Formats: sequence, C-alpha cells, structure tokens
Amino acid sequence: MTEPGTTETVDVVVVGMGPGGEAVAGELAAAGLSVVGVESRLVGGECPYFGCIPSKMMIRAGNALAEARRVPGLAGQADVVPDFSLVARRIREEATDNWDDAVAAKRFTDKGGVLVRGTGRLTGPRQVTVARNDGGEASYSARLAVVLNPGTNPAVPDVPGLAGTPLWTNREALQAEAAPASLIVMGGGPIGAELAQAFARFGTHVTVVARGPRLVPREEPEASELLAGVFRGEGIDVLTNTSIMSVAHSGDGFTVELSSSPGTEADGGKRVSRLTAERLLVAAGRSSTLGTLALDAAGIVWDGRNPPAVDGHLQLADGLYLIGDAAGAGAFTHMSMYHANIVAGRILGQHFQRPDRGTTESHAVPRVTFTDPEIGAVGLTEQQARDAGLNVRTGSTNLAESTRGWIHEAEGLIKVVEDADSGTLVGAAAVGPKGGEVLSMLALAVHARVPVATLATMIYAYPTFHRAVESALADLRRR
Ligand SMILES: Cc1cc2nc3c(=O)[nH]c(=O)nc-3n(C[C@H](O)[C@H](O)[C@H](O)COP(=O)(O)OP(=O)(O)OC[C@H]3O[C@@H](n4cnc5c(N)ncnc54)[C@H](O)[C@@H]3O)c2cc1C
Ligand SMILES: NC(=O)c1ccc[n+]([C@@H]2O[C@H](COP(=O)([O-])OP(=O)(O)OC[C@H]3O[C@@H](n4cnc5c(N)ncnc54)[C@H](O)[C@@H]3O)[C@@H](O)[C@H]2O)c1
Repeated sequence: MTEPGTTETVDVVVVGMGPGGEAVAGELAAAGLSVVGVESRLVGGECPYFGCIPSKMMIRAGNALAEARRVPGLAGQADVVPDFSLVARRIREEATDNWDDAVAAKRFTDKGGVLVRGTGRLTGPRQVTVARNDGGEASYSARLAVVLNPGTNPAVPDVPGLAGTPLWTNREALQAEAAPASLIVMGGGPIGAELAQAFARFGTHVTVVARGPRLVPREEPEASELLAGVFRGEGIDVLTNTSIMSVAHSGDGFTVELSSSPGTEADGGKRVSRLTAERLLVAAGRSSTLGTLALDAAGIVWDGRNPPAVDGHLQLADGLYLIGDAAGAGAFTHMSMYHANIVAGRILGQHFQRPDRGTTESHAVPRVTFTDPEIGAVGLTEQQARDAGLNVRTGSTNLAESTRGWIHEAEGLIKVVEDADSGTLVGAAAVGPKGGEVLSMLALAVHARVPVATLATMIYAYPTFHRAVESALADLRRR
C-alpha cells in the first residue's frame, strides 16, 4: 500500500475487475508483472454475482419446472410444486458465496496481484488515484499500461414517482428469497425477457411493459414475434408500444400508470392504462460508469454518452486500454473476455516480445438470450445487413417443420442472412431448444466466412435441431 502523498510505480493498473479486468489482471500477474487491480465492489463484476450466472441458475430451475409441466400428454403425470427457496439458496450458496468475492480476490492475489478496494480515477495518462473503500487514498503510476474495465450499472429511467421506491433492478431480483405473487417488468430486452419468464415459471403473474413495438428488439423480428407468442401462451402479459408514465408505491405494492402509442394494440388488443403488482423490475438498459474515471485527465475527450473510440488493440491512447461493456462492442461476458485476451497479448508482447494476439474483429459477435426457446444470433440481422448496403439474400425455416422439432413439439426458427456478392453468411439466428448451442455452427460459418456453397454440401446429422440449418440454406438458395 502506498504511503499518503506518494505514488507507487507498478507495471500495470487495472481499474474495474469485471470478467475482462479480472482475466487480464490475473494473466499479467501470473506472468510475473507487478499488477494492481482496483475494484470498488466485487471482484468478478456483474456476471457472477448479479448477471449471467445467477440468472442462468434461475432460468435452469424455471426450465426444469416447464419441462415437468410438459409430462402430461407426453409421458404420464407429474405433480409440479415450485419452491423458489431452492433456487434462491443455490444462487446464495453455490453461485455467489452470499455475494462475497473472497475466493475471486484470493485467486488474483495468489497469482501475485495486489487488490485495492476502492474507486479508481485517472490523474494522468498512466496515473491512477484510488479513493479506497476504507476512506484512504492511494496513487499509482503504471510503467506499461492502465486497463479500464468499469462495466455498467442498471439504468433507472426518470419516471415520476419511481425514484425512492423499493424497485428491483437485476441486482435485487437475483437476490430475491421468494418469487413475488405479481411482477411488472419495465423493458423487454434480454434482462427483462429472461427474468420475466423465469419468475413466471415459479408462479409469479408477470406483465412485461415494452416501450418499443417488440420484445428483444435487437434480434430478428421473427424471433421477437415467436417469443411474444410463447410468453402469452405461458400466461405472461406482454404490453408493447407502452410506456410507464408514473409509479406509486404503498404497502400493497406498486401501481403504474401506462400510456400506449396511439394506433397500436397492446397485448393482442387489450388496452391497459393501469397495473398493480407486488414488485417492479426495472430492466430498461444500462448506464455508463465511464464518468467515474476522469478520462479527461488522460486527454481523452468523452461526449458523456457514446463510448470513446479505441483502436484495434482497445487502446484509448498509448498504454491506456478500455475493455468490456464500456467499450460498446457488445455487452456480453464473452466480449469482455475476448478483449482481455487481446490486451493481455499486447502487453505481454511488448514486455516479453511474445507474439501479439491480433486485433479485434467485430463481424461475428455471437449472443444468446436464454429464454425458452433460446434466441441465439451472430453477426448482422437482415435489417442491419440492408442498412449496411449489402446485397442481401435470406433464408429461413420453421423448426417445427424439421423432424426433431416435430418430435420435440418445439417452437423455433433458423434464419440465415447472406451477402449475395461474397456468397457468405453475414448473420444468422437460431431460435429454439438449445438455440445457443445450434448457433455454434452458424457462428463458425460467419466468423470463418465459409461459402454458402460449402455449407450446402455439408452432411447434417438426422434428426438434430441443427439439421434445420440445411433447410434454411436450401430456402436461401431457392430465392
Ligand atoms: C441479469 C444479467 C444477465 C446477463 N446475462 C449474460 C449472459 O448470459 N451472457 C453474457 O455474455 N452476458 C450476460 N450479461 C452481461 C454481463 O454481465 C456483462 O457483459 C459482463 O459482466 C461484462 O462486463 P464488464 O467486464 O464490462 O464489467 P462488469 O461486469 O460490469 O464489472 C465492472 C466492475 O468494475 C467496477 N468498477 C466500475 N468503475 C470502477 C472504478 N472507477 N473503480 C473501481 N472499480 C470500478 C464495478 O464495481 C464492477 O465490479 C448479463 C447481465 C445482466 C445484468
Ligand atoms: N443472455 C445474455 O447475453 C444477456 C442477458 C441479459 C443482459 N445482457 C446484456 O445486458 C445488456 C442490458 O440488458 P437490458 O435488457 O437491460 O437492456 P436493453 O437495452 O437491451 O433493453 C432494455 C429495453 O428496455 C426498454 N426501455 C427503456 N426504457 C424504458 C421505459 N421507460 N419503459 C419501457 N421500456 C423501456 C428499451 O426500449 C429496451 O428495449 C444487454 O444489452 C445485453 O448485452 C445479456
């Protein structure tokens, strides 16, 4: 620890120990560099404590209930009695150690890293000052690099009456000890959709209020439509083109006033102007944390909204890197880890003359929304490809028409988006049971720019879900 008023010189300072920050700091420390990792909350960031892992644990449990409810008609009788306390215990004990990061912190310090708990800000191009959580201050100068991995916080929109209520964001929802009787979900993006379905499967009456015309608006419209149909079939109310205008909370729960866009029909014709529920989950996007970093002290101009530009090695300036959600290339753990690998390779390459690990590529970013059916996607949607001026050809197939889909009574689809000039796929979606796994071959095709003509000659095992890819390609080649 630095003496008050002094600056300690180390090789690398990592500010924010999310998935990417933890990975880059750990790898560099293990390689023998002196590394300070600065974290204000929990080492590991959002994903292990309030994001991917506990949400997927809740989804796994909800899916088990849904699968058990499919037994009548397929295999006999099943008495399904949901018990949320089991998933709450699993999240508390197995996933998060009761939201304690001691194991993750030790993993880093065992590699030789120094963990400083506090909020870091830049005080120069490679200078970081930390307002420590214990009230002290520490300053560091980095010989090789400063890596910024600050992530995001849940955004809470400025809706009258909302502030100061006991609203849930993803953080409170994933610490819940019981499923509420009723839940309003503000936002139909991945967080809203995943948690809406998971709670509904535990018996919560859920209403999703989506401001735009469809759920998961970054995905193909066909995927949104299919998901909305599944949600409504499971008893989840989906209100699209609807905004929450005001919120009130009393001992009985939340009351929200709604406004639907003129000329639109919310929930298949039902118009709703007021809702009440025990809980309100705000899943309306994320807010940037870049403001905490004082980027201007390193000469970086930030407009306060869009992520500042980085080069192919994720550098904002020489030796100053920005990785993870805050870099704006996709708010996914796999992107944060991908960035970490490139940055660690760059720093080790400069210091130990090891081979560089290349620069970022963005044409084949995969994503999976873990609803049931899963929505896997890679690269561009059809609309994005058209907006990019490509000569677009698409193909699609309904999973229910495939042998495996029919056996499984599955809902889903495969859609492929081709740049007809190059004859390669630039995007694809795999919606269905294990859609995220089926996606893998499509992600490879987009990543490696495999010619569609080559994909069409592949032998697809029968009767698999991924065999539907062949039908989507056949549809594309017919157009
Ligand atoms: C409910 C939910 C489900 C998700 N599910 C998935 C999924 O299934 N798959 C997937 O790929 N992604 C998922 N995500 C997204 C995923 O969690 C993030 O993309 C991932 O955490 C990577 O973020 P990051 O590395 O940018 O930083 P974060 O995980 O946000 O961590 C950043 C860290 O930096 C710290 N910090 C910030 N500023 C400072 C500062 N100035 N000084 C010190 N410390 C600071 C923060 O305390 C935090 O710990 C999900 C997110 C949510 C909310
Ligand atoms: N499986 C996964 O990989 C996964 C899961 C969850 C989250 N994530 C990541 O986390 C990010 C954040 O997720 P998210 O769902 O919060 O954000 P999002 O930005 O994707 O979706 C938020 C939605 O809320 C809507 N909205 C905003 N304000 C609203 C309001 N006042 N009323 C009603 N609707 C409103 C927006 O129109 C948008 O559709 C995602 O972009 C994703 O990258 C990934």
